[in-house]
Amino acid sequence: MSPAHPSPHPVPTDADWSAPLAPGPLDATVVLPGSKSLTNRYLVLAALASDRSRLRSPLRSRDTLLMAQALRSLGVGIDDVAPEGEVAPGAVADWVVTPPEEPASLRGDVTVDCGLAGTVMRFLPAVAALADGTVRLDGDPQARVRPMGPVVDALRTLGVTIDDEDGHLPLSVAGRGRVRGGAVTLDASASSQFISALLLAGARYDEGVTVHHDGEPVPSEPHILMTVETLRDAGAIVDDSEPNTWRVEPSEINALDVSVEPDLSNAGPFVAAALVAGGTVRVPGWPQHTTQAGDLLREILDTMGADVRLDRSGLTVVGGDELVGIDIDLHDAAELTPTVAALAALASTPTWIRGVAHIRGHETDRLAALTAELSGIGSAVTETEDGLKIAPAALHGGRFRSYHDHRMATAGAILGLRVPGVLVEDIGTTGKTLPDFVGLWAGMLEGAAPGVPVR
Ligand SMILES: O=C(O)C1=C[C@@H](OP(=O)(O)O)[C@@H](O)[C@H](O)C1
Ligand SMILES: C=C(OP(=O)(O)O)C(=O)O
Repeated sequence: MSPAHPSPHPVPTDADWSAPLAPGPLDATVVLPGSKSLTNRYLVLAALASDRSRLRSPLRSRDTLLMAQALRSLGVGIDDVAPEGEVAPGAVADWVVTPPEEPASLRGDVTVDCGLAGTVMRFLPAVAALADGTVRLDGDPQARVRPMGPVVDALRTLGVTIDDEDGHLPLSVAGRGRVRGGAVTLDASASSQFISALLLAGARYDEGVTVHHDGEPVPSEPHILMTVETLRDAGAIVDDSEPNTWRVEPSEINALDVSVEPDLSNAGPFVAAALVAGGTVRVPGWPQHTTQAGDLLREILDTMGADVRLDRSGLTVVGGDELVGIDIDLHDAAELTPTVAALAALASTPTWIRGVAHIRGHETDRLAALTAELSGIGSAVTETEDGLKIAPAALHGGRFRSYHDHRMATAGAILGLRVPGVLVEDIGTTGKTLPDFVGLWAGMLEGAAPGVPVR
């Protein structure tokens, strides 16, 4: 899809969602579903574990349902079970995950749909290599351009036979029931998920795995730490003491009994809304300690003018008198870029987002998409080699295209809180990681104080 903006005066279509203006300062408590990144790691580890696992409050969204479906087709049992004890508001059924008797008995001769999920397309080939037979992977048209080459080549070095299309989906993994494993060097500067994939499955490889990164700095490092911590929680022995090198010893993976934290990156648009509309947004269950990259939002919102408080009840964000710009390297938390860019377009001082060149390989080329859509509604945005510069400007309504990217769609929702006439194309794309975004957004606005002007 070309990022050039077609018209500043769009005719609404059925596919457009008229982003609601904030009726006044907010007073909302938003219960967010579980983390995509944690849910998909737990699913993979549970599938490779030596016994039955229980995932409490898992995320059920397109990305995690695709992961569950892929694992089911490999012969893993994943069943809904009612949560135990007192049921909290917004609670979902637990997932009980029953692995095959031996990982070597993961079924082959199946086809897996990765959708547009980076976690599925990168993590699954490393798991599929343990299956008994061929596993074919494909996904949405946009998935076919997301980088895969380094993880595919690394798996080959570790003894796996893969037939691929020039480093992209679709590909076929010739599972042989076991993988030799060993040491591999790869360039993971396009995605931390290449490393996470090898580590998550590596404990089940005969020699374990030693992964060495050689190249520009690895992005989204907290996600690698998340991988390491979830592996250690499952009893794996992981050495990450040397920079750019990770070693997972061959071992069994213990069954899990885990509660999935709320998705902090998905909390982004909601807590950002407090800065845009004023008032208060609370997110219960925000963890005190976490490996989620979205935790950086606390610092970002504080710098941009909010009052941010974390205590045992969760996170409380109160909009300040002014929304100001930020100069920030988002290399470690690149998935926050669309949310920060939307806030920046509404800020009274300039913003510079740096260090996120690799998000051109996310769901869409996010730097091009944000530049096109923000400038289409009047923002003074400049695309740089590795980020965006956004200066204050008067914004106007218009169609905000989402490019099948959930975070583009939610960026449009943030802008629409203050800019009349923002039409977000394909709001349903938010279902990639967040079921019922529209309902949650409307619920957040219900508590707003009508008649009090939004700055
Ligand atoms: O491992 C994960 O769960 C993720 C890693 C990151 O990917 P990149 O390293 O490609 O940015 C992040 O942006 C993505 O949303 C989720
Ligand atoms: C980059 C993202 O997703 P994926 O897991 O598909 O890479 C994201 O959610 O912002």
